[in-house]
Amino acid sequence: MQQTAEWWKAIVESINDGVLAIDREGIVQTINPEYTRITGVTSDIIGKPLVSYRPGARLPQTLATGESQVGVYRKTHDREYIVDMAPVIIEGKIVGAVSVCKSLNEVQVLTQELEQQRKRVRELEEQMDALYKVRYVFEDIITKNNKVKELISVARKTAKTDLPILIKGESGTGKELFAQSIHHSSGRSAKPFIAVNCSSIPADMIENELFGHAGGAFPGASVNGRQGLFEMADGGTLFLDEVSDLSIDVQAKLLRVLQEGTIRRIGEGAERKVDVRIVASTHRDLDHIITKGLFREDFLYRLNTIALGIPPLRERKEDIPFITRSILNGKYRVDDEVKRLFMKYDWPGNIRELRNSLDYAMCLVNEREPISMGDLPDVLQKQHRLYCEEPKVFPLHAAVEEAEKTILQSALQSSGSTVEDRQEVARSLGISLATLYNKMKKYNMK
Ligand SMILES: Nc1ncnc2c1ncn2[C@@H]1O[C@H](COP(=O)(O)OP(=O)(O)OP(=O)(O)O)[C@@H](O)[C@H]1O
Repeated sequence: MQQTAEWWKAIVESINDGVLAIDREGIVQTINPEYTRITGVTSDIIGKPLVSYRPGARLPQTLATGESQVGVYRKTHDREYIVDMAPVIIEGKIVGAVSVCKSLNEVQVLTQELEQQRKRVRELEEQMDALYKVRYVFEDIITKNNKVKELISVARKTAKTDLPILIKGESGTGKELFAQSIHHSSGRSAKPFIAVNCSSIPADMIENELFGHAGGAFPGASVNGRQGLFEMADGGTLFLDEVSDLSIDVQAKLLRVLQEGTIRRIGEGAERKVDVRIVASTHRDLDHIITKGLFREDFLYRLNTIALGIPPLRERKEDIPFITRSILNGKYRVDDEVKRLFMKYDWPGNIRELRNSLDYAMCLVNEREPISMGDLPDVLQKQHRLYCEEPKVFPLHAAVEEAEKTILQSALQSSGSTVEDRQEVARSLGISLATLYNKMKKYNMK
């Protein structure tokens, strides 16, 4: 028996939570060092009535009622902790009560960890949802333009194959719309479609994102290792948006995946087989960046097996009324002046800009009224003043500025953002780099 009492004492002293127990008279029988650490109460209390030492204690209540109390918040001086209290019952009789406490700091740390894990689970759930959610199909691509119709026909046929596809076109022309439609009408539609924006993932993280890592591969790596997007997209399609922003190293690794059909997680020796169809997109002229040594020619050849070049909206203005009607969805209409402006404007942001402008206008306009010039974003209203109004006495400098702005926008749109890219733009515009930067600042361009 003596040995058993010592045994239990040793256990109570070694556990990580604070423990205090009273007998049926409310006399403190034991406390452990953790209890002292958390509450500041020392072992002097042993043998004394708990209430005389700690008048606010709630443990005697549990002793009297036999009811447990869970998660009770306590604060004495500057110490905060959470207490669970339970009766000690032997052969059906209450013979005492025990309180087990945890410092609030620890509880907070654990709660924060739990919250972080919950957040991660929510994110993963959202990602999983997004994986299978392909919003667009070919029927969503609205066009009356023969070139785009021809592209849709080629894309429909090639969707059935596993060949890589490269979709070229300015920002907002519908490259992702095509990529999703291709996935949807391929034999892979029941499997994931994963879109990766190569320009938004930092260069030192992209490999990890694409290929995953082995357990403990680098500081901060997960212990059990992590799948990359290739493995997550297995059986489906990986859409590499803005592929030209990948480093030469990563391009070499992707070329290997295209050739061998295998990937290697960071820090892992073995190759893993993956069955993923690659669809890539770019708004840049890849031949041009090959000459600058920023894109691998062999990778381009491989990607380029099927190339779809989507024309900008300004080259297929016949689509504007139809796309407009579809966006307005029968609830709104545009007046004649707006219609004329839409046909004259160059739409540097293409269909995305058209969609955003109409979304903006729909927020402002009364449903029964047609959308008029005053409902449009400023940039369009300015264009209207330039194009549509009779230039009776028109300030020439304003016209020059607008023209300059449009030309700059279009030149910057099809280039990258490095200093070399900017030098290239400056050269093609016949101005110095400093002048280019000054003008970008003046017009608030990035
Ligand atoms: N032919 C079309 N008919 C209807 N909507 C279109 C069409 N083309 C594009 N859109 C719409 O325009 C917007 C931009 O399309 P998307 O994101 O596919 O362009 P993107 O070329 O991939 O752009 P970015 O290069 O900036 O990623 C989307 O809202 C899309 O639904």
